[in-house]
This record gives sequence, structure tokens and C-alpha cells, in this order.
Amino acid sequence: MKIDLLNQIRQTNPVVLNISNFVTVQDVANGINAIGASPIMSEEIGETDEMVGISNAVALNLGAFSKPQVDHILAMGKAANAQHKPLVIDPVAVGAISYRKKVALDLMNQFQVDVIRGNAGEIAALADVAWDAKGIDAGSGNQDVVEVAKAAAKKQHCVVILSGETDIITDGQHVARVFNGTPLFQLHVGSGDMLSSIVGAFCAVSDGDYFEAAQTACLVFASIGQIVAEQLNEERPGTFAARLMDELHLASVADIEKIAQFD
Ligand SMILES: Nc1ncnc2c1ncn2[C@@H]1O[C@H](COP(=O)(O)OP(=O)(O)OP(=O)(O)O)[C@@H](O)[C@H]1O
Ligand SMILES: Cc1ncsc1CCO
Ligand SMILES: [Mg+2]
Repeated sequence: MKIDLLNQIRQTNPVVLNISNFVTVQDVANGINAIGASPIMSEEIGETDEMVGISNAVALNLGAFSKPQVDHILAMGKAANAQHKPLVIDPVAVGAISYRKKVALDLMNQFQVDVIRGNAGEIAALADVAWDAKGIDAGSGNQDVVEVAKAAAKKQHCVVILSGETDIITDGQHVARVFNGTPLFQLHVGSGDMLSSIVGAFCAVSDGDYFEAAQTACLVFASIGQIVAEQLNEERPGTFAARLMDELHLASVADIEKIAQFD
């Protein structure tokens, strides 16, 4: 685990280009900004090549797309591949809505993603494993989540992050787990979206090792949430969200190293 990638983000301020969803766009932009990268959002297909050109990573969020946006997402994914920019996708609710799963798989057949970040319900759907997903949430299932993540990674030939109480990161062969975090993340809609785009920031400074970038992003994000939770003596979702932004900016590599739990 290369926690120092956090310092590289802060030193080099990489541009992370996002197609976001309208629900969480501001959280995602501020999360990227607070950790030390530079967010830019796009909603117009005509600017795609130029946008990708100025970016160091691309994050595609499938949270609330319409047909024209699917064309835009496709163009962005193809441009990221053509311009060799790291590409992350967040397949929101593909476990709950079959139409979303079809769109996500169609898209991923037409460009190659580097990292998929989803919860157990989403990753199980992409792996064609039975799971009871609930809307945007992970839902429940009794399959081994490590095997689920590995199956999805092998199918899509990329790194997969299956996030949750324990984050599982795999390239289909190797597996890393991050044990840090807090249930308070679940009380803030968009924690997952923020993580996916922050994975983009880590990929941007990773020299092409997206497995390591994905692990480190998960460790840093989950640990920062845990630091905030340990400072609150009650469940306060609003305070958590605000303090999460503060600590994304303030937390040092040493702060994270002190509490990091992974294998
Ligand atoms: N029960 C939990 N305990 C500790 N950390 C958690 C828990 N659930 C989620 N997390 C953390 O929350 C962050 C977001 O992951 P999550 O799996 O909740 O994404 P998501 O379901 O896509 O969220 P969203 O609804 O915001 O899109 C990750 O850093 C993950 O480690
Ligand atoms: C609530 C919600 N609905 C579509 S996207 C989204 C935000 C979490 O991704
Ligand atoms: Mg999500």
C-alpha cells in the first residue's frame, strides 16, 4: 500500500473529469477538491475530446443517466481509452434495475475501464451472481464477496472495488482488503460516488498501477471517514458530511498510517 500517493495528489493537483449524477455532483466535486485534486464536470458531448485532453483521469458515474447522456458517457469512455487516460466507472444500482445493468454492460463492451467501483449488489450483478440488491444500496446476499469481486474483475478485465464494511479490491488474481471505515458513510448519500471519483485521482498519480491506486484510495477514504466518526460522539449525518470534507483536506499520511488496517 502506497499511502504516499495522497501527497502526490496534493503536490500535483491532477484534473479529474467526471460525468456525475445530479444527486451528488457537488459532493463529488468538493470531495475531489478537498483531497487535493482538481474536479471538472461535463454535460456536453461536443467538448469530449478536449475535456479528456486536459484531464489526468476520467470518472463515469451511471447514477441518473438519460439516453443523450449514455451517448456522452460512451464518447467519454472511448476518448479516455484513445488518449490513454485512466478510466473509472461507478455502476450505480445495476443490481436493482436490469435496464441499468444492460446499459452498463453495453458501455463496457465498447470501451475498456481500468477500475469498477461499486457496492456488493452492483458488483454481484456485473459478475452474474445472485444477490438481493436494494436500490442504490448493497442489499443482502450470501455469496463470498471476495469471489464475487474476483469474478467481476475477470469478466471485465479490470480492477474491481467492492466497497462496504470491508472494501475488497482485486484484479481478478490478487486481493486486498481494507477494514477501516464507519457506518456513518451509509447515512450520507454519495459517499460511494465520492470514493469512485477519488479513485480516479489516485489512478492519475499511480504510474499505471491501478490495483495499487484503488487499494490506496479505499484505505485513505475509509480511514478519513473513520477519523471523523471517532471525533463525533453521536450519529450526526450532517456533521459527518461537513467534517468529511474538512478531513479530506486536513488528514496527513501519518494520521492515516496510525489507524490503517488492511491486508
Ligand atoms: N458498514 C460500513 N462500515 C464501514 N464503512 C462502510 C460501511 N459501509 C460503507 N462503508 C464505506 O463507505 C464508503 C462508500 O461505500 P459504499 O459501499 O457505501 O458505496 P455506495 O453503496 O455506492 O454508496 P452511495 O449510496 O453513496 O453511492 C466506502 O469507503 C466504504 O468503505
Ligand atoms: C439517490 C440516487 N439516485 C440515483 S443516483 C443517486 C445518488 C447515489 O449514487
Ligand atoms: Mg453508489
